Amino acid sequence: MASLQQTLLRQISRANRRFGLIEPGDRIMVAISGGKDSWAMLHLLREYQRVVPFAFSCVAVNLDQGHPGFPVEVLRAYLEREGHEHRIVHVDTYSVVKREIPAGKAYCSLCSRLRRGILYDVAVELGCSKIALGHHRDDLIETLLLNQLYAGQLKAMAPRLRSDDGRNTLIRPLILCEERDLAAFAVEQQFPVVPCDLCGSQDNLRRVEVRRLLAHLEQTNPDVRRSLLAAAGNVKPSHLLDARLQGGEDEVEAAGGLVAPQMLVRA
Ligand SMILES: Nc1ncnc2c1ncn2[C@@H]1O[C@H](COP(=O)(O)OP(=O)(O)OP(=O)(O)O)[C@@H](O)[C@H]1O
Repeated sequence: MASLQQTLLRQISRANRRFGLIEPGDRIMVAISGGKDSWAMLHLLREYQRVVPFAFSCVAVNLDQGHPGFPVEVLRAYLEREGHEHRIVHVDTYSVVKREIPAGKAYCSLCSRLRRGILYDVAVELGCSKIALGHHRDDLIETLLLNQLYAGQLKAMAPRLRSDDGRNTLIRPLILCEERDLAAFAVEQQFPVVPCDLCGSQDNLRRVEVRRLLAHLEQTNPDVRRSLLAAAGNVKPSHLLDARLQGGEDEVEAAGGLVAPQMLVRA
C-alpha cells in the first residue's frame, strides 16, 4: 500500500500537471502559518523537488502577526533543524484587528486581508515568482458551497491565480489533497502544529454550518465531497444563468435577478 507521503505527492503531481503550478526555475515562497497544512506543504514540496526532472527553489515565510502566545521560536527551531531556507517576518496586525473589529465579531477576514498584503510585499522583496498557500480539497469544497449558499456566487478556489495587484502568482499545490490525510501526515511527521485560535476569535460560523451539512450528507452518500470536487472541474456554462457568458454585462442581470442578500447590499 502507498504511504501517505506517496499519496499526497501523487496528488500534488496531478495538480501540477493539470494546472501548471510549479515550473522550471520557479522560486516559491511557501507561506507557513504553523498549521498542519502548510507544514505538510513545505515538507512535500521539498520531496517533490527530489522527484521532478527540473529545478525549483523554495523559501518558507511565516508572518508573525503579534498574536499573544504565538510560539515563533518553535517555528524557527523546526525550520532551522530541518534546514529549510526561511524568513520570519514580524508585523503586529493583531493590534489593528483588535482595534477595528467590534468585540464578539470574527477577526479572520481583516486578519487575512492584512496578512495577504504583507506576504505579497515579502514575496516581491525575496524575488519569488510564486506564493504557495496550504489550502486543500476540503477548503475548496467548503468555499464552493459557502459562496453558493451565502454569497450568490458559483465560485470556489483557484489552483493558480494572479493576485489582485498583479504582482504575484498564488498557487495551491495541495488543492487535490484531502484534509484528513494532511492531518494524519502532520501527526506522522510530528510537525510542530500551532493552533489557529490564539486571537480568541471563533471559527467562521457559516463554515462550521457547511461542514455540518457535508457530514450529514456523507452519512447517506460517502462520495459527496468527491462529487463536489468533480463538479468544480466539470462546468457546463450553457446550463447556468450567467448572462455574461452569453454576452450580457451586468452582474445582477447576469444572475437573472436571483440575487443573494450580500449582493443586494452591495448593489
Ligand atoms: N501567518 C502566516 N504566515 C504565512 N502564511 C500564512 C499565515 N497564515 C496563513 N498563511 C497561509 O495561508 C494559508 C491559509 O491560511 P489559513 O489561516 O486558512 O490556514 P490554517 O488552517 O491556519 O493553517 P494551515 O493551512 O497551515 O493548516 C495557510 O495554509 C498558509 O499557507
